[in-house]
Amino acid sequence: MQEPKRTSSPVLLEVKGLEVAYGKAKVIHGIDFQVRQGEFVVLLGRNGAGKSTTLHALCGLIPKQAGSVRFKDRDISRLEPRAIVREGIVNVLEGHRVFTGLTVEDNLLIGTYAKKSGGDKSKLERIYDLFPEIGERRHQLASRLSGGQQQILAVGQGIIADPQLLILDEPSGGLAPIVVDRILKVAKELCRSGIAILLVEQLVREALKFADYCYLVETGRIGGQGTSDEVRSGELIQRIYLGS
Ligand SMILES: Nc1ncnc2c1ncn2[C@@H]1O[C@H](COP(=O)(O)OP(=O)(O)OP(=O)(O)O)[C@@H](O)[C@H]1O
Repeated sequence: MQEPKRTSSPVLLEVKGLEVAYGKAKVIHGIDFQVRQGEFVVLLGRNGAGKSTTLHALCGLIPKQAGSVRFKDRDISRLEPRAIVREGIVNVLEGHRVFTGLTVEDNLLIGTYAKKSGGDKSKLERIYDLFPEIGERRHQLASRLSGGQQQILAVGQGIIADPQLLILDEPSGGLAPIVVDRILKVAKELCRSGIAILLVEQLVREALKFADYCYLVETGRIGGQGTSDEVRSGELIQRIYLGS
């Protein structure tokens, strides 16, 4: 049987030679990776390896010391975070909080304001179809949702902003595995509809179950990469487990 290979879809996001420091402490030492159109990519690695820093830098939230970020063949390295969102990269970063004093529906509508179509209600039904558990509570305050449902709502806010690349930083964050499974399953569905996913996740087994391609981040460098099947059946999996 032939080994599964990485998709040959065109490259959507290309990060090259990324270097990031906090003050004098350099934590990212030249990271290169790609996400292709409609691909589900995961960055794995132990705590403190530099995964979140990489995401923050590519979203323009912290400065880069060196390196380039290209999206749809355009250099976006120097764009402001808001402009990066408008280009089509939407992030749901770790610790993202919904507005508990607003209803579920208003929280979702906030997600549309990043785009010219701000306040457009037509996209709500799609989110409610993807996540009926929040659709049923659309008129309730977000404070009445469980932690898992609030996280799902946060992901919904990302999806409703119409990304071409959706970045999810540890959507599992302390949640029950069933909620994580739910979020990653929806992420996989989004991929099938052409949206690319870039995920950071500590739950290795869950992440590899849904992702197409994996990069291992080790102390600010890419220590290995492969399709999820290659990773699962090769020596990289041991390094990932030993590291995490
Ligand atoms: N705001 C900050 N100021 C200084 N150092 C930081 C800051 N944020 C992260 N670091 C350091 O940068 C390194 C990379 O951290 P980062 O959060 O990117 O790792 P990670 O792989 O995402 O890990 P985790 O899963 O724990 O979030 C770590 O050594 C961390 O201590």
